[in-house]
Amino acid sequence: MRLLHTMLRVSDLEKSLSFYTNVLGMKLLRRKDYPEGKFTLAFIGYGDESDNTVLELTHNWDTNSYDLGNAYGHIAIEVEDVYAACDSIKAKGGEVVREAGPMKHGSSILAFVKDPDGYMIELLSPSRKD
Ligand SMILES: C[C@@H](O)C(=O)SC[C@H](NC(=O)CC[C@H](N)C(=O)O)C(=O)NCC(=O)O
Ligand code: NI
Repeated sequence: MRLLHTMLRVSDLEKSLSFYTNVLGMKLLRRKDYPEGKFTLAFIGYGDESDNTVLELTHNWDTNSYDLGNAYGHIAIEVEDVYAACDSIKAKGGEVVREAGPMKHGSSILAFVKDPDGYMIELLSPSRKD
């Protein structure tokens, strides 16, 4: 068995695709409309689904906002340098909501970025210890 994807419902698919591809450097792997269900699925990630766990963005055509609640935590992305990644994300218009620095009560350097729907994305480097 292996992890295939995490599904996130998004309110504006084009805005989300622009963020994940232009700001976070992911690739749009495939996209399909389901007119009978009035939704679109878009799979994005850093490599083919055969070798990578990816994100499945679900766009319900009739829903333009979601309540994320208080249970969702984050998805994590590995970057070579968390400080440099934050600079790059900010320069591309991304929202860094927790600046790079040592994790509270730990030692790993991390940062958090919000996606267009408010989903949190953690940035970690290969040298993380926690
Ligand atoms: C392709 C596979 O990875 C899926 O997750 S598709 C599953 C399908 N998704 C939807 O219907 C998305 C739209 C829906 N309105 C939503 O917001 O979840 C699904 O959940 N099908 C249910 C079923 O019983 O087949
Ligand atoms: Ni799925």
